[in-house]
Amino acid sequence: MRIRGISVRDIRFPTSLRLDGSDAQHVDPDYSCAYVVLFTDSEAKGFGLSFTIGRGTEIGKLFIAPLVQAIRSLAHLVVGQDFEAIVKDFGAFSRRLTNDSQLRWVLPSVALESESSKELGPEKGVLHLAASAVVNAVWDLWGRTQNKPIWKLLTDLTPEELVSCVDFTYLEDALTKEEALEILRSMVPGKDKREEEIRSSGYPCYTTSSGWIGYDEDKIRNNLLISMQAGFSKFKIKVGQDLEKDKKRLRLVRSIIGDNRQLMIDANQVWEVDQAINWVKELAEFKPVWIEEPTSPDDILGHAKVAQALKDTGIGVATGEHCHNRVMFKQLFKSGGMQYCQIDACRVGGINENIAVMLMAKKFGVPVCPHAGGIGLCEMIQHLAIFNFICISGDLKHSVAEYADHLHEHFIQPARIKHGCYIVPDAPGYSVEMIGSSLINYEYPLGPKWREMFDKKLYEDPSKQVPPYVEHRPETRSSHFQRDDSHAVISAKPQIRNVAGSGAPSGEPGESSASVWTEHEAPDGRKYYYNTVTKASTWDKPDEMKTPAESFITQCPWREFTSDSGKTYYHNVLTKESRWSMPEELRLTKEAAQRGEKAPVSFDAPNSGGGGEAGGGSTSALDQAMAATLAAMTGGPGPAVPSDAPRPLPDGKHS
Ligand SMILES: C[C@H](O)[C@@H](O)[C@@H](O)[C@H](O)C(=O)O
Repeated sequence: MRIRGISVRDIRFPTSLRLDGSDAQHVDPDYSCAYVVLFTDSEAKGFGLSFTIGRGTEIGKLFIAPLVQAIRSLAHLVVGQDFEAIVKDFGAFSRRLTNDSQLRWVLPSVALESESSKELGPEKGVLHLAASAVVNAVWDLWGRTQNKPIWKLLTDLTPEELVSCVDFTYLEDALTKEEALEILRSMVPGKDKREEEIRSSGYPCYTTSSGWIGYDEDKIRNNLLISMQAGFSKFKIKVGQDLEKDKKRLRLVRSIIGDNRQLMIDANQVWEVDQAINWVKELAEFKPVWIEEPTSPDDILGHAKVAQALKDTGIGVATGEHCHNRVMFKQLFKSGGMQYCQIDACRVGGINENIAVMLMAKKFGVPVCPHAGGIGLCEMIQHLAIFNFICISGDLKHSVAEYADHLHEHFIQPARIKHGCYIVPDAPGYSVEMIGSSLINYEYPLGPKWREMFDKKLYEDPSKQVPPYVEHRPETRSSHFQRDDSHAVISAKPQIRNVAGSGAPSGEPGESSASVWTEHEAPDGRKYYYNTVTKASTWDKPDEMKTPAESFITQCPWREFTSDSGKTYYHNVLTKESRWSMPEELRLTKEAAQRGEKAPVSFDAPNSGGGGEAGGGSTSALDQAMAATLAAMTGGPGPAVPSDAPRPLPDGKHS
């Protein structure tokens, strides 16, 4: 079986409207992800995602020129600002740039001085998030082909096989391959018993959803009562904005949950080191088990200092969701800066790197308590936690996984909770395949749900925003810039496609020289498109080349195809239905597009398979750039005629 392609989509949910997921640092997160589908030359597919919190997701998607995109993403913080005011308080200005409440989720590791995407790491930031989505999708594919959920796939691997998944580079001074093998071998006896135990008890978790920072006291009270009724006995509450308010919240929380239920607190990196120590000491009376992310996640010595200073209080330091890679984890373990190890499914390079971290945690005697406050994270980390218990730690007493109760309805196999425990998942794979209608509705920014929100002015439509940066044009072209005083920026005209098949910029005044796509004809007469930079070919017209009406029409799940006999037919990428006659939905959409109206329908599909279908013309230019990168990595020359999955004909045959 060969992997033939990869698609990636920018999927976002408007969680900031209700402040779900908010914390002292990330005050308005829109839970989002770069959603990856791997296509193979068989029916099998693999699904993966990397979690983000809104702005910057488009950066996570890019394997090409992320630096350019990253800088553009910062433009809104610069354009419109008064220069004198900037230089007067330069520190505050530079902090705004490095600390945008949403971008910071993905941006900090982009090396702004670097020209090369290879230098964006090493092993951190945007590229690491991107890598983890792909690596996890490969694991998902593996689980599916073996007909096993990932935890079971991992559990059934031998110690030798598991160790071969791990990159031990830079770990030798903390964990050698031999030590890892020893740990895994020592845990082989009893594996079956632990599997049985976890199947019957479930994996214990705490909930974070009761106390996001933006919730008021009534909401916290209600949430706690509901969660307790559902069987939760462990709760995490956000702190760090205001000491007196924190005390008030925690007093309220303790008055509801009592003295015996567990409480964790999370500051999401807002404090200085000494400030963290003093603040947490003030909160010690509420007996939190841990303080999570007290300071910069990169400050290993700072964590060690906080942990040391809090030792007498019995409050441990928890961290990991922003820990870039296994090397940083190693330092946290060795320095004593982490008493609870919060692995994250996406932050490090996927399952493989997380195995290394879990093995180190075992060696240093630190319980693994995976982070899951984000979309799809609960779905994934349940597998890691269960595997860790069965094969590595054998400990359920100190290890607890996070649960955040948002957006599970968008997954085909959502995480399930009973009496405060994850029910062991049984479906093959890594549980992150999303429902087709969710993908269509929430694809940013063209999904119908987003269009509705733009219309209601809940969010600004990015297509209506003039880009707040100056578009560079070749010097030979003089008249490409317009002054738009209302936005106080210089903007460029939209990009216009190249001359078909020429591969060269059109050079017409007003046209962009930036489009890299050219149009070609396959031997059977079908048109296809070639990316002159990435050397990838695709049947689907790239977004950049689409007319506004064509872009609009891709919002409809019905696509038009031609059968071998030359007859036109229609296929629904959500329901998989095919028809000879044009469906009413598509007819209306086409008519509305011609009239320049908004989509007449929102596309709801049955809660069934097909969620990851790239679907006819729904892939974007970025999807294709990703596919292209993969193609480029396998070294294929272009422009090759693209291959394509057969689409079912109405009579059941395949085209
Ligand atoms: C912005 C996010 O919701 C974070 O607040 C969340 O991941 C949090 O750190 C957590 O531990 O769940």
